[in-house]
Amino acid sequence: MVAKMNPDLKKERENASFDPEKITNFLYGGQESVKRKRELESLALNDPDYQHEDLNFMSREQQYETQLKKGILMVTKMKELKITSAQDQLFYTSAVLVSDVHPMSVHTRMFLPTLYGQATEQQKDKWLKLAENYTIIGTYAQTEIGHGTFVRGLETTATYDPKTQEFILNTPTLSASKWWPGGMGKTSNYVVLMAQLYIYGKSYGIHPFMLQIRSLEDHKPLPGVTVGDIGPKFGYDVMDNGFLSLNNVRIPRENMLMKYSRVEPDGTYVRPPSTKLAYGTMVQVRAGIVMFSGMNLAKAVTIATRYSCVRRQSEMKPGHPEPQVLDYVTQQYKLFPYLAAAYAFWLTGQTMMSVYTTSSSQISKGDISVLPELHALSAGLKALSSSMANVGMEECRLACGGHGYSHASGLPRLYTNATPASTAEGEHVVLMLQTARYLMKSYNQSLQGEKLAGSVAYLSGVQLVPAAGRTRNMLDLGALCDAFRHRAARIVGEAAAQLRSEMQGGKDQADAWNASSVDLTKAAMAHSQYFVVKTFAERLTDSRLDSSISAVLTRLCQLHALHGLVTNSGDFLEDGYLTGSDIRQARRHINALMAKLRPDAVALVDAFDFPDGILNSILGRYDGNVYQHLLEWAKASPLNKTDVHQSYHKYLKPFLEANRAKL
Ligand SMILES: CCCCCCCCCCCCCCCCCC(=O)SCCNC(=O)CCNC(=O)[C@H](O)C(C)(C)COP(=O)(O)OP(=O)(O)OC[C@H]1O[C@@H](n2cnc3c(N)ncnc32)[C@H](O)[C@@H]1OP(=O)(O)O
Ligand SMILES: Cc1cc2nc3c(=O)[nH]c(=O)nc-3n(C[C@H](O)[C@H](O)[C@H](O)COP(=O)(O)OP(=O)(O)OC[C@H]3O[C@@H](n4cnc5c(N)ncnc54)[C@H](O)[C@@H]3O)c2cc1C
Repeated sequence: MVAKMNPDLKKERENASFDPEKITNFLYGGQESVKRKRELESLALNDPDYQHEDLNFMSREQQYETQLKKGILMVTKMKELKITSAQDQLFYTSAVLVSDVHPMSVHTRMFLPTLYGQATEQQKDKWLKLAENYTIIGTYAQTEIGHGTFVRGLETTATYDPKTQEFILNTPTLSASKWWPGGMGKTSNYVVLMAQLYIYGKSYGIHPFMLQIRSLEDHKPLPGVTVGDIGPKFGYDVMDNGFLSLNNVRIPRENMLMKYSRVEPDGTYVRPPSTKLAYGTMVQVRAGIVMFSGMNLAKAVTIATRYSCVRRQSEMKPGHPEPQVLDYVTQQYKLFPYLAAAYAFWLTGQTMMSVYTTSSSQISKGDISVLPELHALSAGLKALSSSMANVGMEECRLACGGHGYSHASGLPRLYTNATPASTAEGEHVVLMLQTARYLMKSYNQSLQGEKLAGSVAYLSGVQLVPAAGRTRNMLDLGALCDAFRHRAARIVGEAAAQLRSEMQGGKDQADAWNASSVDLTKAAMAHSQYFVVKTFAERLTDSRLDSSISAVLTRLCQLHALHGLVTNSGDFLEDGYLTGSDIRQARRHINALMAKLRPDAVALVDAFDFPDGILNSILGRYDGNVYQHLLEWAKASPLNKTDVHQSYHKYLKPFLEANRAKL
């Protein structure tokens, strides 16, 4: 029997100004792609082999086991079903895994990409097939208990022994123990080990090495290897993040991944074109995190928006029926800016991935000139998108009131699994400072008359003329992009001036950098925000965009820009570029835009096209039948298996009886 749709949600859908399918096609790159996505999703969601008890009702060990089984089934079935393209795999795996990962995820996301990116053809012949086949399962072992951010400071050593043509691997101190790699605790039998290369006592910096850590016969740690799980975390329960220490473990010379740098049998070191090529896998994942953050935010906003149309609370007018909570303008102000941000990061994520693809093909042809721009852009956007998603997902949870706190909402699990994206693959501030470093360099080049290209082109010959008194239409996307560009250029210029003045005041470069670092991160943030606003606006100029959806997408883009402008209003006012009256106008526009977006809110989240199985949220159900399913879900809790829990007999009964006896 098909369940009836909640009448409020039904009405929302009937009243929308556009057909959400058109936006779905825009977001996923066309009708064919959407069709394929739905086929793959339904294949996964209807497969009885993937059904299991709710992970929220399981212990961590059970969760690990369940997701491992599921991950193994998933990779086996993808092979059988010939699901091979990256896009198809993403559609299928998203439906199998929902908002979780599986213990071999780092194998797919980092171990394999490191082999593709860092191994020679000969090494690929040796390992790729084994890794693609899951004959060997690997992870990316870089972070140590004492150092994660400071990659150059890692302590694990790979010392070349020319006599045997082997590397001797050691974690010489407690702080050198590898710590965090996903899937290392219990699952992997191989790692890519990032270690300091030593030849004849001389250090050559961080390099990747293939290391077998467990027996392929009985999975026991190999001699010299101590390995295990690091214990429960804030989330990511299904993942066995691990520790690893090494004591004089020998590997053959051929196990150093030598696409870019080499050690010859006699110990001669051949330098790479850039030492930063060894960081390539991190750059790839950072680029992917922009889209990942947009999607997670989209999921959270879908849940909170649908629920806000089903939920009725309080009286807006005395004696009137309780309104849908989404009719409260404060609720719209909680959700709509993140709805707009989800679209912004979704589209920017696509642009970031295409920049990544183009740049990496140039790099593989030997042109490394694109590396600095790629690194700076992916670092800043990764940091901005993940932090925005964190704040947005939490706001969505709060917007769902008490039910948002229940695992039934899907929001706690979504949040705790997605929030590492702010820390892992480079901590937020650290990455912003990397972008700032590129901005300072580019800005100084522009002062010397050099013409800049790419994301920093706007720093060339920028005219920081205060434009107060000018009448502006604060809804004009061109004017909004100009405002963000001006703000970014000004803050970059001021951070550069601050840095200079610290140095002129007697500080050396490092101290001056540290003293200016709050302004520098602000510059990187302003630069990244400008890039997102500009990208969103540019995507709307696509001539293939149907006019019925370009109106509503333009409203979202305006809201995204205006909300960023109002929440950072000081930045725009500080040099008089905008006036108090502009900001007041912006605030009024936000209210008007929210009122216009209100009837389209459900259609806008429907357009993300997350089936219920992927949202995994009772509050976000497509049919809106929330209360009935909340009750059913609660009844399934293991604590409700019996009316009287065994602990009553063990603890509560004697306690009550003892108290009664004292009366
Ligand atoms: C495909 C789809 C994917 C989908 C993705 C979905 C993902 C889901 C994610 C969910 C989250 C869960 C995570 C699970 C996996 C986590 C794995 C990890 O964390 S693994 C562990 C992750 N760990 C981390 O992320 C560690 C973070 N730390 C680091 O990356 C580095 O230590 C550093 C970058 C901070 C500094 O590096 P250092 O060597 O000290 O460099 P200096 O500062 O001295 O600067 C010198 C020069 O180098 C330049 N440059 C630097 N980097 C690059 C680059 N990559 N390139 C080019 N250039 C670069 C720099 O600009 C400067 O240039 P210049 O000014 O001289 O011209
Ligand atoms: C869920 C999860 C999965 C992970 N998976 C893996 C994996 O598979 N493989 C792997 O190798 N690693 C993995 N990591 C480790 C991760 O990459 C690191 O934790 C991350 O890079 C941050 O480094 P850190 O822990 O050393 O933080 P720290 O650098 O110690 O950060 C602590 C504080 O110091 C500040 N700080 C540090 N350096 C600077 C600086 N230069 N300037 C200003 N402030 C600074 C930071 O801003 C932060 O506030 C994972 C981590 C998590 C949480």
